[in-house]
Amino acid sequence: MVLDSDSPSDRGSQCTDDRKLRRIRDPLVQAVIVESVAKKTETHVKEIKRKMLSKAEFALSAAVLLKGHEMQRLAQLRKQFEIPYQVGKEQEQTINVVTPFQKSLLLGIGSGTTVIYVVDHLAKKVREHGLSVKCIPTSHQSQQLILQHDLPLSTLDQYPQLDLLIDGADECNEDLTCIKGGGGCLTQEKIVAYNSDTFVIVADQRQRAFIACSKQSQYLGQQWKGGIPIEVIPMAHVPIARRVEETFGGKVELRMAVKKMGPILTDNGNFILDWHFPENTNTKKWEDVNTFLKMIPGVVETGLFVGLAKRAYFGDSEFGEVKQLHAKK
Ligand SMILES: O=C[C@H](O)[C@H](O)[C@H](O)COP(=O)(O)O
Repeated sequence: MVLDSDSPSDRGSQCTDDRKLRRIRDPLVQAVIVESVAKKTETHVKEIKRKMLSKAEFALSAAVLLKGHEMQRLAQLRKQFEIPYQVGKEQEQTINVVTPFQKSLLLGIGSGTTVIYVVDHLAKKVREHGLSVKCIPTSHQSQQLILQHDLPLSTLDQYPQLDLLIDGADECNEDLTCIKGGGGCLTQEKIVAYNSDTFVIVADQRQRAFIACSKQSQYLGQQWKGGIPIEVIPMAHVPIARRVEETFGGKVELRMAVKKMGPILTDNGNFILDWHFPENTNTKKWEDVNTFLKMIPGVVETGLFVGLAKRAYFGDSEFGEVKQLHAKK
């Protein structure tokens, strides 16, 4: 089932964005997006189910003799965790009934783990329906994805204005202001977002153990604890970190590599600072904060995406639904 937020302000913004959003409404493109989110959600559900079942099985089999009611409980648990999985499957079948997309599409391909599902579904649709696309990557990762799926790779040099960018996000509030760059890709992502008629976010609902941890938040920092990534020229990282802490407070950390000594390097050979902003940062003023950060010499780009996304799709593993939100003006 696809839920569509329908508040009056949503309907208003939908009208003003009507022209730009015409392409995204195309059922085939929409199906690619929704299927991708559903698929990732389904993968999460499977993983949770596996963890929960193995916990339950371990706990129950630890008893020397399994009593009848324990066996029953195990059977119940199995059934319970099968349900969201099946709902996800049905939903996928429903949205598979789509009409072919005839026109060509200039498509930005975002980065991250959710986008892997998008490219996978897109490649299938391109083959099934002969969809004509040109794909512009936002990172080394997405370029590899495009090549692996044999999709036509292009550049902003050839197509400086795109129809659509589909990309993930680390967190997204109700205005569709989001934090990106958790995976180290943000500069190319923002360039492509800025030069796309429509930017659509695809996000799953993250789960940590038994606690739901959604990427859809009321305010930034509510769910995502990784801070705001800032890509910087290496020689400037210390003064930039000091300036940010002095101005806004919080803590700035140089992001360190995992399988390399020292800091990580972005696709552009720069460092990343993660700014753990204070909880009282004025959440109404993210645009001003972004502008301030961008004016510090040495800052290449920030992971704050304000006023860029038009729509977001969130997979909800609990109910096996994909929820759709429109940007509010
Ligand atoms: O640096 C990475 C990008 O901004 C990703 O789009 C973002 O981190 C979300 O990634 P994922 O879909 O893996 O949660």
